[in-house]
Amino acid sequence: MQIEKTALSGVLILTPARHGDARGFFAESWNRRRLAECGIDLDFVQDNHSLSGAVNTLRGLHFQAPPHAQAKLVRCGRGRLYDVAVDIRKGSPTYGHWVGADLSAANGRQMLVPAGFLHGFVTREPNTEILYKCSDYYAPECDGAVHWDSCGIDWDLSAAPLLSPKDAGAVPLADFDSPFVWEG
Ligand SMILES: Cc1cn([C@H]2C[C@H](O)[C@@H](COP(=O)(O)OP(=O)(O)O[C@H]3O[C@@H](C)C(=O)[C@@H](O)[C@H]3O)O2)c(=O)[nH]c1=O
Repeated sequence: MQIEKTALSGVLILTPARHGDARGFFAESWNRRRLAECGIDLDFVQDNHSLSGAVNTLRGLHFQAPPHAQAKLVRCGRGRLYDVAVDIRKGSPTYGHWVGADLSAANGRQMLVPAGFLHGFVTREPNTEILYKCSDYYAPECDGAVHWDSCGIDWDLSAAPLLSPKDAGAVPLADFDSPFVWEG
């Protein structure tokens, strides 16, 4: 397991070891004990899986507010996507800053998005599937979104993105009152 820090404290890129042989490969995509040994001890309770048919499908930027805030461990099961996290902890020295990573079925990379961050992604290939573990259950009353194009993210789109109506009408970051506070 390779663990890389990013420019945002707490946002990590994880690359599980792959054991290749004549059949293909084997990888432990999540091992709680191994991550805990590296200081990442999250109590994941829900696994999510979505398929996006078209290139430039953009989902985000999403969060769940406390008391149902979610950390997410994100990977790509098919195709390729660009995954993004944005710090929305009020008072954080990196409030509003973002990081992105290319995740693909081929590279096996994962992004750990802590609670207190927006999460979103755009697909780079047709029929891309994303898989992610969440540290709290879906709570629609705590579900929120910030407009994808209000955080200065370089999405590197090749055409206008395909969005849900909810995401198309999301509040811009400048008008957003975050429910998260930086705890130092
Ligand atoms: C997120 C979620 C949605 N749903 C339902 C609600 C709705 O009918 C349908 C589609 O929901 P959405 O449009 O919110 O799906 P989507 O836009 O894919 O939302 C996801 O986007 C990425 C970026 C995230 O980080 C996730 O946490 C989640 O917010 O699925 C669940 O049943 N459970 C869940 O955990």
